[in-house]
Amino acid sequence: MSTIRLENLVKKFGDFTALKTMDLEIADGEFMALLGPSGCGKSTTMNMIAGMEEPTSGRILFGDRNMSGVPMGRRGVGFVFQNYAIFTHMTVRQNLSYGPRMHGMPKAEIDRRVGGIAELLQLTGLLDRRADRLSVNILQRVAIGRSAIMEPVIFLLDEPLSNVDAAFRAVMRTELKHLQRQFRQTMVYVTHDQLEAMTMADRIAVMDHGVLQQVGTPIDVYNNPANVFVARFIGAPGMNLLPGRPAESDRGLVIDLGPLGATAPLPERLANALRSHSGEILFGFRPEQATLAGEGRGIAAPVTAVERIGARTIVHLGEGASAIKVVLDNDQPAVFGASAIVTPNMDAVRIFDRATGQAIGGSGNG
Ligand SMILES: Nc1ncnc2c1ncn2[C@@H]1O[C@H](COP(=O)(O)OP(=O)(O)OP(=O)(O)O)[C@@H](O)[C@H]1O
Repeated sequence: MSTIRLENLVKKFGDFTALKTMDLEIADGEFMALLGPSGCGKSTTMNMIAGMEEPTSGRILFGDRNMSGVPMGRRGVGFVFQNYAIFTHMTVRQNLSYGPRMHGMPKAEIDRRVGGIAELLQLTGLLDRRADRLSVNILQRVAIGRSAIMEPVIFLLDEPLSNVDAAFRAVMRTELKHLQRQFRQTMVYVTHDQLEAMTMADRIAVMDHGVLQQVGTPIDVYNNPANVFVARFIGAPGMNLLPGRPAESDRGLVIDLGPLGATAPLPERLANALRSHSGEILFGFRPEQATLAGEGRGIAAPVTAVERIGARTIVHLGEGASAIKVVLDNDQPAVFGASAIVTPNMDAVRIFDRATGQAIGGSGNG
């Protein structure tokens, strides 16, 4: 069984706590991304799973085997780092076949595996090229192939695409997903790039400051962020979060956003949760889940900038704590006057406690 279970995992470096009590279960064959900003503890977590670092406390289990004290080489994991580790004086074929040769695999099996992995990673035509003549992109592909060829049941990748160029990264995202589907490995993938996590992972563990913030499917962390950190970190741009206070109106409970005006009535589920909540709140909505109009009723804010990015336009409105971004498809009629009315899709809005940052009203789509 190649499930991975982290139980009360803690890592301290001297007085500094890099990881605070992490509990996480990764299913057999699952692609789990560890996502978060630099320094949040992703690599530290990964290094403990790999056996490169010992936890300060807590346990790591593969299936029901406790990994405490089991050295890296005996854990049966494949590991690919940001900086590719390959032998530059060898050919691609020699690099790929290195692990199988060291394990004394029969030649026919080595040839079969080299052929298969080379095809999967589009290295077939390069097998007899020396590694020192290849680009960084190709070298990272070889490094992934070198690990994958051992067909580890647990495959750990720490920012494997951060040194390759953007176009190649897009290709590799698809290839890595194919690779994982083919071998059905349990894959743990460290990244600070939400696009990588969102496009490849079955589930994402979002981390910040050594604390696991939320675990969920990509669509779940996008739609139902557990807190303000996840709401801002996931999405490009992140969720709009506007300070406000609940107010009863003749149409139901709305959020009074001060100088920006008031929202439309909240869906019943959120309204009920808010009626039993005290304290200040943040009103959240995704930039993609709102429309703009030149006039009407709703949230009114001055347009401060318009950014055209390919097929989309990001309209910036207001400033400071009341800054709003709205993403429009370029074929949507956009009103870029001195001010505009923002109408969020009220079925998709979220409310957070301003003091704790936690979502109010739980998850759900309405
Ligand atoms: N060996 C170490 N000694 C002291 N502090 C460390 C050590 N390794 C990591 N840290 C600290 O622990 C924190 C978490 O580091 P970690 O490398 O896990 O973060 P990360 O999320 O992977 O970020 P990055 O993408 O920048 O590597 C950082 O503040 C880092 O400086």
